[in-house]
Amino acid sequence: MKDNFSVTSSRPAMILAGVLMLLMTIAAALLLPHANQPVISSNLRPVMITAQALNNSIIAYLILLHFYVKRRPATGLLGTAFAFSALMAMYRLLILPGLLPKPYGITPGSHLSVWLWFARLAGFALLIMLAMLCLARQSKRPLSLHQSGSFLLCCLLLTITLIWLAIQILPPYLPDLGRLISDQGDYHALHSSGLLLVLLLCWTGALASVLLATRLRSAFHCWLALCCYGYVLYLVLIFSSSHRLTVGWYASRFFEQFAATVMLGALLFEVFRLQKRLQNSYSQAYETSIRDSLTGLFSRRHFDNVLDAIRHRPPELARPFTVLMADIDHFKRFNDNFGHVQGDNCLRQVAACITQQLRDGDTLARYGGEEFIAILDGCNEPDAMQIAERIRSAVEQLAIPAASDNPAQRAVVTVSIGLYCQPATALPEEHQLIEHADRALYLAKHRGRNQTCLLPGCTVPAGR
Ligand SMILES: Nc1nc2c(ncn2[C@@H]2O[C@H](COP(=O)(O)OP(=O)(O)OP(=O)(O)O)[C@@H](O)[C@H]2O)c(=O)[nH]1
Repeated sequence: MKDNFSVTSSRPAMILAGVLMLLMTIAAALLLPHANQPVISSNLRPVMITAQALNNSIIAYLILLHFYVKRRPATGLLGTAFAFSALMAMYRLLILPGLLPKPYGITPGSHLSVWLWFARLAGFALLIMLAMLCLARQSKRPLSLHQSGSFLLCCLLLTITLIWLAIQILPPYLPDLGRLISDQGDYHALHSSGLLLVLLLCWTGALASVLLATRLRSAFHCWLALCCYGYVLYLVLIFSSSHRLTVGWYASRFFEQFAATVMLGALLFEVFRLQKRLQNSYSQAYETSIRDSLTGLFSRRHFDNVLDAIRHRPPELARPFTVLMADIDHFKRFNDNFGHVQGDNCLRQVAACITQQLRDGDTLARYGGEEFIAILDGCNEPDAMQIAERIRSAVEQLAIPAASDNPAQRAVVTVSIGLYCQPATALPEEHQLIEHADRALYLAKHRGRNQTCLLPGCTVPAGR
């Protein structure tokens, strides 16, 4: 019973929705005694229906976009419910008196006007119930791309059929509903007709279905339940107001708009959360792509990028830098004696040790195998020698036991280091920089290992 909104934690939303629900109930209870008091104001009906049409269209659009991404049938049906409500509201807007030339405009309280109002609300609630039924029964696997296209087409056909039935087919067969609201906007006959009760049952059913199917597991479901509750209050207030343009009548419209606004807010919040998750995933993927999985150091690709950036910085920012290459001595022997798992541990320890000896602005990467490379930016020859010696001696002091040719001698893991210091000017090609450092490393190995060598040939043997 998972749909695409379930990833959002529901707890804070549940608390906020609960508080809002309480406030809504208190507001409705405070309004009820004044529900029949007339309000002297112009008729805001066109504005309200416009807001209804726009709000519900945007909600339907956002939910259907969600369906397009996650392909969950319940989401598709929920989007259909809001699309149906929006389209019905748009139709009502079109046929408001005065907007289109007679005889198209329908007067408030006429047979068609009452019927369209009823059909929109009942159809909307029933479609939400259908969506919740689908949510309770849908499989964990999302629809395939092809299936989701067909499903969306079915939803579209369902919406068109319902609207066509409501607008064209059913009205002539229905008893005259125009008598339920008098020309003066008296609602007494409507109250006793049972229509309001049917709507109240539909929306209580919609609310119950949301609660049962979702158990308010996600924030979005909390807001959907609150939206249904807003419609229930809307109907309660209509029940309590005896005339159009009374406090109850206006308050009921407010609750209807509020319900839609809550949904809109919830969906926009979902978009924000998705964007945040996308950003986090991107950051994670980027971090993984530039890191070596064994040591956590930067990858060689990232090192190349940093070196490239240093080589191409503007002349006014140019300064000397050093390329440092460090290689664990006799690592093959270490692996052969202690095994690859111990070898990996050794690599991790040496990597961490070298990192500790470097400054924040330096870039250290695993160049491959048991070889490390670093750029010491702004570092001249004396500083580079000092840092390299610090690294060499720190690794030695880790005292990781190493295999030795002479069993009587206690050997520890050591590193050889090659340095190439580049002045701020006359930058060679990138591969040449690395080749120079590699040559220095080769010299360090050749001269007995566990030492630092700086091109063009200055060597600091171990212990100095
Ligand atoms: N455990 C482990 N071993 C690795 C890894 N990558 C490379 N190696 C091993 O590192 C060893 C490198 O050996 P060589 O290139 O011969 O160098 P060396 O034995 O260190 O000798 P010198 O560099 O000349 O001191 C090989 O045995 C590789 O299998 C790794 O990720 N984990």
